[in-house]
Amino acid sequence: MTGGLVLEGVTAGYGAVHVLHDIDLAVADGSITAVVGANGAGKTTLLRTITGQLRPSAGSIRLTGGAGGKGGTDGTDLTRVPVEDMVRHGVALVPEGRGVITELTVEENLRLGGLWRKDRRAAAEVLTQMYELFEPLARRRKAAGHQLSGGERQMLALGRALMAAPALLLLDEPSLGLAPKVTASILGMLRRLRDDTGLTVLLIEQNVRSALAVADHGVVLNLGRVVASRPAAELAEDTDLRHTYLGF
Ligand SMILES: Nc1ncnc2c1ncn2[C@@H]1O[C@H](COP(=O)(O)OP(=O)(O)OP(=O)(O)O)[C@@H](O)[C@H]1O
Repeated sequence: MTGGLVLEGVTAGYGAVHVLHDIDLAVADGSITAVVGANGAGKTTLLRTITGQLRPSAGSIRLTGGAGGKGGTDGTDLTRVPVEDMVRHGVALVPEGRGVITELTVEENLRLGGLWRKDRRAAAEVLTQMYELFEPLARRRKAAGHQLSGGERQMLALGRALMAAPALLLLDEPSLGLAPKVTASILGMLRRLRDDTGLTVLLIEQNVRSALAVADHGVVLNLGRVVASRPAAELAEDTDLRHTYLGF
């Protein structure tokens, strides 16, 4: 499971309104990159553009898988890939608000994530792995989505996305509405996944401190432009930049 990402000169928005301006961004294969910025900076728009929900009016978006990357990720041009085909290209999104189907059980939600896989046995193996990774889900496999806590729902959304064995995982605000301890545990899982499987992660977060603590690389967006792109630890220590763009 490998899949870096490169955006070059991406401009996108809604109709005639440009929200993202000439975005250059690289997510290294097997790394965690956090995109941070104030409300309205364009973070969600960026994810929508990468996942094909919005078409950029200029620029390109490419996957840069290493040798042996799955699903033909080597150099795949995502710019024109329709949103429903993203999963086949190894790209999975955990949307803001989690995307769990609340009427279905934990297990049904997870199985949905692996549905497109032709190899049933592989899907069953991944299901077992998900229960090993997310112990609370194993205990609640028969519970309906609406019976879960916020943290369990976020785990389920993450587990469901991972059922597709993505090369690149995109997360929109995984900490939203979660207690700090639960956030830390979810973000810790991303780190473990990166270490154990080489998963590439692009994380959009309001919770800047937590995001930069878990990420390898940090990108600051302001008014739809990249104003900083540096190792996450460096960004976290840059008080001027924090005061100017991140409000703390
Ligand atoms: N569907 C839409 N139609 C028109 N403009 C939109 C739409 N969605 C977002 N915008 C505008 O795009 C800009 C960026 O919004 P976006 O949601 O991408 O920012 P964000 O950084 O994710 O902020 P937040 O954390 O508040 O979601 C904002 O000015 C917003 O008003």
